[in-house]
Amino acid sequence: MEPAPPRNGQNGQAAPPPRIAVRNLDMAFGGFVVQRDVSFTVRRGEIFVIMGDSGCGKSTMLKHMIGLIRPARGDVLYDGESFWGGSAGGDGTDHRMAISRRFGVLFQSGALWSSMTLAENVALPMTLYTDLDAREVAEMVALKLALVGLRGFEEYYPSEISGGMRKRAGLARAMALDPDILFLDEPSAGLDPLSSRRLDDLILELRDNLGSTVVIVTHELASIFAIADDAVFLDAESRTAIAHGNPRDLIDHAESPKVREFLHRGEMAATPV
Ligand SMILES: Nc1ncnc2c1ncn2[C@@H]1O[C@H](COP(=O)(O)OP(=O)(O)OP(=O)(O)O)[C@@H](O)[C@H]1O
Repeated sequence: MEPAPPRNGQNGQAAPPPRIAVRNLDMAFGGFVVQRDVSFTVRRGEIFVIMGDSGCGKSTMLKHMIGLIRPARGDVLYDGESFWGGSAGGDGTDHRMAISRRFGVLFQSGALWSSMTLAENVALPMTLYTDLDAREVAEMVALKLALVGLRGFEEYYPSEISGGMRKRAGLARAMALDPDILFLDEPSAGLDPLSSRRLDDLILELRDNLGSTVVIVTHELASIFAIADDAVFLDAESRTAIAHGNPRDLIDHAESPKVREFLHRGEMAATPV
């Protein structure tokens, strides 16, 4: 007999596929294997953190998820649809382009174009990828900058604002095309604790107000506990994922002592010797 499809238990309908499913992913640069056989899922509307020690492959994972690096093995599925394997003809570039149109990305450097004002930076993806006219673009830009608390800074250049403001402007640009998945690589790197907390609050607000799904690479404990609904821990030593769950549960209940230590390290740093 065929197994019954999964049910959500509420109205008897089959549960929808996860927003993102990473399946048996091997990541390698030539013969150098960064991670192998990594699988995890991200539900719609959640904030999902990719965590782990420096060099374990967090940024590389993000690049596989957004289409910049092809997996050595495995796949990433969006709403059940294969990203790397599921193209009808061609090399799949068009298929991946179509899926990735729904992504907004803030890279680690957060690089804004230094010769452009904040408004021009946020406008760029709109002029490249939409049919909006100049007035509509200006309206949308003002809206996006207001959303990240930068109303009135349209004509400023990146060099004229603080690091925290630059990150927020980068976030506004990542949201220019109303993505439904935001990928953020170390968004609070280089920020002081207060700016970092403001950025966390902003990410929570955007998720709550816009319903975006957010995937974040970070090793900042404060951020992890403040915003993560779910997380995966990539281990540099065994080169695979060794924990998957809410960091608030993992801190005391992760099977691996390494994961528990990683999540407890803030307390250890605060303990007098
Ligand atoms: N383009 C590349 N070519 C070869 N090796 C690479 C490349 N990019 C990254 N690596 C290697 O892959 C491993 C994972 O790098 P990655 O930047 O993904 O780690 P990370 O967990 O994001 O680190 P960090 O927290 O320090 O930013 C590292 O050993 C790195 O040197």
